[in-house]
Amino acid sequence: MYQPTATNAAQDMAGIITTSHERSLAYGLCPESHPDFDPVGRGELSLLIEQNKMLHAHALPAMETLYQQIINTHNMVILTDANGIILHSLGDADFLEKANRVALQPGVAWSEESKGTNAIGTAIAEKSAALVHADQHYLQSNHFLTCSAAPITDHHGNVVGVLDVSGDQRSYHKHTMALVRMSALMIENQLFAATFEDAITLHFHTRPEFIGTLMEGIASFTPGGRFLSANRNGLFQLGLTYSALQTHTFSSLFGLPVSALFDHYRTAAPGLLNLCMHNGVRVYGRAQLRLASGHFQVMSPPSDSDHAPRPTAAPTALHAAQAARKLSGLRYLRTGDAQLELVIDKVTRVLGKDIPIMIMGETGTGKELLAQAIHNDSPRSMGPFIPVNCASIPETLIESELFGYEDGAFTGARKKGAVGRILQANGGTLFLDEIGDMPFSLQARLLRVLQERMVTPLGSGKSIPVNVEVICATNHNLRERIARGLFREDLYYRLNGLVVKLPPLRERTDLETVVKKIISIESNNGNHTVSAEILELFRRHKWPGNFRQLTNLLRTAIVMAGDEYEICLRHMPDDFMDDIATSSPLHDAAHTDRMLATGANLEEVEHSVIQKALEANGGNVSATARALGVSRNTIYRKMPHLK
Ligand SMILES: Nc1ncnc2c1ncn2[C@@H]1O[C@H](COP(=O)(O)OP(=O)(O)OP(=O)(O)O)[C@@H](O)[C@H]1O
Repeated sequence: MYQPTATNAAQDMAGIITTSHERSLAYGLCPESHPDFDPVGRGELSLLIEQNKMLHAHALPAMETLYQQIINTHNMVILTDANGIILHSLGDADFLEKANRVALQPGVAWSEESKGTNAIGTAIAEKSAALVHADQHYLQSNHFLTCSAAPITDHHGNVVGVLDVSGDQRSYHKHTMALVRMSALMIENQLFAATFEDAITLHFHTRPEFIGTLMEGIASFTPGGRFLSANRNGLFQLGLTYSALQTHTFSSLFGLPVSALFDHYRTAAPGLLNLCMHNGVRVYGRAQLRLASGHFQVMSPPSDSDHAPRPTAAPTALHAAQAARKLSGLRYLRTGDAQLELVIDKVTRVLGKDIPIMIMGETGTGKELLAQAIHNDSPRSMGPFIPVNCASIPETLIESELFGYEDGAFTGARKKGAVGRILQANGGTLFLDEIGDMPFSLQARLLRVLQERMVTPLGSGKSIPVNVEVICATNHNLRERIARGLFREDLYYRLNGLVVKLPPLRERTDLETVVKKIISIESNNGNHTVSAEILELFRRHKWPGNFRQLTNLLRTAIVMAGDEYEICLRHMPDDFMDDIATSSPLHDAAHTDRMLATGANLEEVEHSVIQKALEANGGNVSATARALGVSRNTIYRKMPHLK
């Protein structure tokens, strides 16, 4: 990129001034004239401020900071709208009086059309920073001024306002222009960060230490990965224009599917991302998954989030490191299913009330996701969320894993000992998944921790106070396990303050919305849809793996569909089609037996089964053939009336 040197910049500015003077002449202005200095009326000014609310809100703190840098230098800091009308000004009292004489006051227009060459108007006309000093001003009445202005652009690159420092020309300081540029960039970045709700924002730079500074590139994407916008430095680093970027996705620019981001932030301590841009340049990145509530969430962005990201009213930029804690809030689990709504209503009532929650549900119904959402919405959300899967940790290790151990507590223990999961969850939430698989011998110990709120690591005589909220989950019938002597009744009653049951996917009435959500997460361009035929198959499927199965299936189907937007039967993996076929009416042995018992012959049984399958598939022969695992020809042969 062209990097201006001091000499180049001065030459460029001289050229800009000459062109601006020509424009001023063309506007019919006369250097000796005193054009209209009257501000717009109060009502109109209030309206302008209201219309530029976001700009105003984000600019004021930056203006204050800038003013602190130039205080007592006979200067003032000015913010204008896109037409050069002053919205707000801050200044030294002695200069203000003088400035008011040339109408550097709110409500006055400083466009080139009204004031000729001046830093504000010229910055707007040139869409670049402008320094206009003394007699470079077109109007003689402004020759006592020195003004440095930088345009503020929005996420489309349109000028939405100007930041300016104007003062007595004798107070000129060569660093003022740089300060104004930096402040304008700061305002732009804040506006940018606040522009999109329900979006992924990537902060990136070739050098890790530049992330979080004014130099970072920022790019926003829909949750499905479609490019939304980039800030000035983002465009520069990507080396592409806004219009060229419109066809891009997160994966075409950074070489990774969006799902990889989600995976990254699911890890316990996600570091900076290491990404390779489309032009081969490696950059470091930090992603924010920013949603309407200001919370991060991963699994279920609103279904229409790919279409119209809404401007936000109250910006909250959360650091990406919090993403791991803020995986999802309860409101994002609401997708319209009545059973689930009830569950969410119940858990919402006990949030922060220190009531242990037990989540029941088949595998993959989202028990962990619900636990995470409860944590995220609870007053402990800034504390850790520590999941422990009691079924996946070998019985011999679960004790040390949970309670931790002291230096050299047992053979193979790490030298410095280890903090157990319970202590790691201190101040936050401990999620005990598959609690039914907790070894019986440890159940009493866990109960003691929950009652006494103290942990004693293995090999240590010292008890450490601990403050954790416990959520547990199980897909076992715990009462039955109690009856079989596998689960302690006292622990059961200690854990089941509120018991909720997540419905399996086959019982959910919001399958279509759920499918759309998963697609918006899994598909890079977010444009895939499923055919009505597939949706019908999904509705009839038993989903033994629930969300886990559906997510994997859609992930594969999206890849198979490639550039085709509609996912249909030919994109479905074979094993899924096999499952469908084996659960089809042809395999409904009871139905077949019933018919045979009534004396029906094989041909009649076949006919009846095909008829049932046709009905279930809305009369679609191809779907029926697939469902029954036979060819279309077979169907036509056996049902000649369909030909
Ligand atoms: N509402 C949902 N929307 C989209 N994906 C979901 C939803 N609920 C769960 N999932 C996804 O399904 C998978 C399984 O979810 P989760 O681990 O929360 O289920 P679980 O009931 O705890 O499973 P298990 O009993 O096997 O531990 C995860 O990848 C999760 O992100």
